[in-house]
This record gives sequence, structure tokens and C-alpha cells, in this order.
Amino acid sequence: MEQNQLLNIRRELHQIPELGFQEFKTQAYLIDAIEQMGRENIAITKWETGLFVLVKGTNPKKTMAYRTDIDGLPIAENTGLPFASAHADRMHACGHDFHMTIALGTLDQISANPIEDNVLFIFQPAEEGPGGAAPMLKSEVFQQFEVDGIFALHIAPDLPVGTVSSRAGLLFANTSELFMDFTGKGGHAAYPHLTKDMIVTASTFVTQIQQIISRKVDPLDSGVITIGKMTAGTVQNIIAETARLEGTIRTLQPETMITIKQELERAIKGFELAYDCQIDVDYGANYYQVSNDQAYVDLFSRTVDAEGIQFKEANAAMTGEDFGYFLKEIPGFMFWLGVDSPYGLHHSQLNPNEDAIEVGVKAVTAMMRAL
Ligand SMILES: CC(=O)N[C@@H](CCC[C@H](N)C(=O)O)C(=O)O
Repeated sequence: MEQNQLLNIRRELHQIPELGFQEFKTQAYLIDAIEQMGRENIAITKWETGLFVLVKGTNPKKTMAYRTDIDGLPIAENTGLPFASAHADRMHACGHDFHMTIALGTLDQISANPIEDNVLFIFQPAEEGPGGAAPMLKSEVFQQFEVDGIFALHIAPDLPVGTVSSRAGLLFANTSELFMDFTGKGGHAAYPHLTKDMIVTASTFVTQIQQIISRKVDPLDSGVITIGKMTAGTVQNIIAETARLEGTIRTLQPETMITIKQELERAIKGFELAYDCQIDVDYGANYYQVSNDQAYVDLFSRTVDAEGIQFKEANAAMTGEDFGYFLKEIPGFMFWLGVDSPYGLHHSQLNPNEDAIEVGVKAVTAMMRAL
């Protein structure tokens, strides 16, 4: 596939971002792009809104897998690009359009010049939530492939094009979504003493729980509690009866996630008593940490070096990735791909440099051939 075909694919995918498990257009687009390759050694199996695509090896002794995520985010794009999202309030703001394009470019290379072993390309829905990796991994169809090793990439806005980065051990954090519903008693703005004001309660709660991180987590360990959304109230002169907080918890250790949740629940009990209200908590989707295999990372660093791509040792990050579930069961690794964007992941102006697509295809194809 020529570079301009890959650019075209990236731009077309960029225009049709869809949320987790709603990736119908994306799935149809991917199937069409793969069928257009016209290769007899490719077998496509649909799974929900995702795909398993097997490239049969010439003399297979094992099956290696490469995984890309395919969903977009509920963000209104603000890049002003001519190929900006055509879906209102939806954007590929986490680079999954890049990830898919690189997977297609690699699939094209590997199927044109197959290696001895089988290669399974996994197009996984719902990485941003509620999580497609865990059910995909458990599916009967995936189990039949008997995958021996697996890897994946994620774009890195803060790294220059031509650079990749990874590390042995922990790369991405443990995550848990966090949804909390506060119920008190509404009423007239002039009579606060007759109400249980959930705006006051929920906003105090938001600031209070930051002390869980500073006072209950070992300073040499680490954690994050972010509340990204707060909804409450109706108009300016009515006291809010209900409030809803939506957020995420991140930890470097799985055990610290348990501690933070215990402390949150302790705070909830205290707030229910102190503010005479009810607080219901739901932890939504939880992702297991991404922990990389040392031997894979070493091989990758040597492989990309021989391709003229710069390898940098990464730090662990508090980003989450349900790819961690694959790595819990199968040896492999994940790496960052430099895309040099002034705006970061999950930003409405994220604009990765498209030159990175070629670098990604080169790195993934070379690694697949080296395994
Ligand atoms: C790479 C990346 O940005 N991943 C997401 C994963 C989201 C997990 C879940 N929805 C949560 O918010 O906990 C991230 O936000 O790190």
C-alpha cells in the first residue's frame, strides 16, 4: 500500500468516529479495505463490532497477534481540518484512526509477503469504555487462535516522529471508572436550611477525596482520582436535590486501587452522615495494568534500531488501556509511537503528524518479521 493510500484511509476513518460497541461504519470500512487487498491468505471473522483477521503463515508453528483499538471519543472536534469528524460530538481524539491505519498497512505488507507463522490482527472495539479487550479475549473464537505472543501501539503526542518508546514491566496504570449519584432534598434558594443541597455536598466531596491520594497512598507509590464531569441542578434559584460525579481512578499497583476504593467508601459513609444524604457509587469499567515482557521489549528495541527508528526508554504512565487484559494472559508488549502534536490525547485539537503512519507500519512489520 502506498503512503498516499494510507493517508487516505486515515482521513476517511478520522471522519467516522464511533463510540464503543457502536463501531458499525468503522467495521464495514475495515472489512472493505481488507477485502480490497484481494489476498487469499486472509480470513476475516467478525466479533461484535470488531474483527479478527488471520493472515495464514507459509509453515506455521505459532500465531503472533497485533491488536488495534477502533473506537472514538464523545468530543466535539475543533481542529478545523478539511477531513474533520463528520459525526457530531464524536472524535478520534485518542489516535485510534492512526492505530487502525497502521494495522491495515502492516496487514497489507504481511499478507503480500507472508511469514512462516500465522499473524492475527485484532481490531478491538470499545477501548475507551466499557472495554472490548476482556470479552474479546474470553470469546470462543479468540481462544481457537491459540495466540503465542501479542503487541500493540499507542500514539504519543509528546514524542517526535521517528521515535518509539517502551519499557519492560509497568507501562500503563490500573484504572477504574467512577460514577457517583448524590441524593438530598431540593427547595427554594432562599431557604437552604430546609434543604439538603447536593451541589455543596458533591463539590466538597470532590475536593475532600483528593486527600485520599495525598494522605492514604504511599508517596513512593502513586494514584490519581480525576472527576471529569459534574452534573447538578436545574436553575439558579433552586437548590439541587441531586448531583452526579463522573471520573476515573488510576494506580500503579492493583492493591492501591483496592485501598483507594475502600477509602472512597469510608468517605461516602461519612458524607452520608454529615450531609444527611444518599450516595450511590458505581465503578463502571476497570482495566488491568499494561505490563510488558522484558524479552519482547529488548527484541523490539534492537529491531527498530536496525530500521533507523529511535527507541527511547519510557516512564510508566497513568493512562489506562484494556490491552492489559491481553498481556495478563499472553506474553507481549505495548509501545508509544511519536506523533508530535501540540495538543495531547483526549483534546479536541489533537492533530498527530501523519508522517508517523509510515514509521508505525515499518516498526510493526519489522517486529512481526523478527518474532
Ligand atoms: C490511552 C487512553 O487514553 N486510555 C483511556 C482508557 C479509559 C479507561 C476508562 N474509560 C477510564 O476512564 O477509567 C484513558 O483514559 O486512559
